[in-house]
Amino acid sequence: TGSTRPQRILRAVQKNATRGDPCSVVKAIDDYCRHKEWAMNVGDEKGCIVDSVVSEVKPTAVLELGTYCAYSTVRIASLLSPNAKLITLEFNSDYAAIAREVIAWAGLQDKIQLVEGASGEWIPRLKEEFGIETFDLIFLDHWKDRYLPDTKLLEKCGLLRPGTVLLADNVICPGTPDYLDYVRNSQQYKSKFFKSHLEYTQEEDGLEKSVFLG
Ligand SMILES: O=C(NC/C=C/[C@H]1O[C@@H](n2cnc(C(F)(F)F)c2)[C@H](O)[C@@H]1O)c1cc([N+](=O)[O-])cc(O)c1O
Ligand SMILES: [Mg+2]
Repeated sequence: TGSTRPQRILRAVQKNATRGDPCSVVKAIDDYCRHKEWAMNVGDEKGCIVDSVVSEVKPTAVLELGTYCAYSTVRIASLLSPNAKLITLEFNSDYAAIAREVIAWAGLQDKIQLVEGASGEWIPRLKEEFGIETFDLIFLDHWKDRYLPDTKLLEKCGLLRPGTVLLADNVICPGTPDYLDYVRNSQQYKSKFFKSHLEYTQEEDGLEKSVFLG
């Protein structure tokens, strides 16, 4: 019974990153996944676009759907202001356990709340359980067929406000056609595509930034 890819990613972080230094955690994961073993982190090229959107929005309440090994969780949280909080949802308990270790290594436990479970179960509970009114920024990077239903659920639960930014990974590869069609044609969103490449490859991919208009 060998190790899993997330376990190997955590080992690379513990070996090559400095405790309490989020940038070194992000770099350790990128170096490992570029040179040793591909993994579905948003990566550095798309990550710089994520950074620019976070810096522009200056969110105090962030929701991430799809933690995996917490690469984007750490990358985003490292840019947040002292009182800002990030809630990240992860369905797979093995991935969640690794993500908690990566978040701890980065020293960001106080900024990040990792919630284990399904979006359909948790999105309706976020207001009550975490005292959230609305989110300023939502990063979608979970199962691609869940982007659209979860966006509609977020709307229904009143978790979006005029100006909330939805930033979606992989709108080209693997692709999220129904979600793209929705945010690009709905009067309730102003949408913009950021062309990039699939993490650690030269394949086409990109992020879609959609502002909820209310
Ligand atoms: O499939 C991809 N990502 C799927 C990512 C899925 C991750 O999101 C979690 N999740 C599921 N539901 C929830 C929530 F939040 F609902 F609870 C969270 C899953 O357990 C998994 O860790 C992917 C694939 C490629 N690729 O090139 O194949 C590249 C990428 O960047 C990708 O993100
Ligand atoms: Mg992705």
